[in-house]
Amino acid sequence: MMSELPLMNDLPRAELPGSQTGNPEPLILASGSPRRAQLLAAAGYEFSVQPASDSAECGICSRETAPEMVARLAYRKAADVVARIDDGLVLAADTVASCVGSILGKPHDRDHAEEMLRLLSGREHDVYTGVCFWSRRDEKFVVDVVRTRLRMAELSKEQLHEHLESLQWEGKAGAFGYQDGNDWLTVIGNDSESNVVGLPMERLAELLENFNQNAEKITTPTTDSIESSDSSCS
Ligand SMILES: Cc1cn([C@H]2C[C@H](O)[C@@H](COP(=O)(O)OP(=O)(O)OP(=O)(O)O)O2)c(=O)[nH]c1=O
Repeated sequence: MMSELPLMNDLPRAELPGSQTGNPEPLILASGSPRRAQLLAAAGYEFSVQPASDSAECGICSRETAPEMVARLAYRKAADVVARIDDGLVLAADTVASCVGSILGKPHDRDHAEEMLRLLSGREHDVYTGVCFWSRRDEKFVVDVVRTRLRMAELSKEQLHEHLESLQWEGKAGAFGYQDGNDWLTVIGNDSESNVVGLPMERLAELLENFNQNAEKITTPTTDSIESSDSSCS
């Protein structure tokens, strides 16, 4: 269970912008990911949940890198929810794994999960999470991307079979859940563990603390502001 993992302890929390004047915007998590809600709640944030529509998460662009992609999708998910609310600080995120040039999102089915795990097995790889905070009240947003480097031990036939049978790969980028406590998966160095699970909690606190200084004003209120320049994007 995720709540038993060390990554759920001592998660940093920052005050929301506007707290100093007693008038913070309500925090809205633009995500249907139970992991993201668990992380935010464990850190002590109060928030409501309004997942972005599926159409916000569209398109893999052939020349887009993993960090570019997660930044674009986090922005699109935030924009999708912002369009439906009158007030609120929206938080959206997108997570992918990246290994030897391949970007790994959520597997479509068991075969796809197996393909991803065979690629990752015995290799170091990166998990990128893009995050976007968007203030509806101020029409300002900030986007950032955090990378965590991991190593997956070489999986035996039995380990691969057991993991696929467990269905723990479902809905998880790269077909694994770091929070599921598999001893064949380790974070390298001091990189963020919560980032792997869907939210870089340390960076979120920094982004909130500096939101007023760093956030950019929305000039064109569309989902296109952080689109890739690649014309093959869908
Ligand atoms: C790598 C990894 C990913 N994940 C999850 C986090 C995300 O839920 C998911 C990546 O998919 P995302 O598209 O980032 O998120 P989502 O579709 O689950 O939710 P939403 O778009 O509504 O925010 O993979 C884990 O839970 N553990 C892991 O170790």
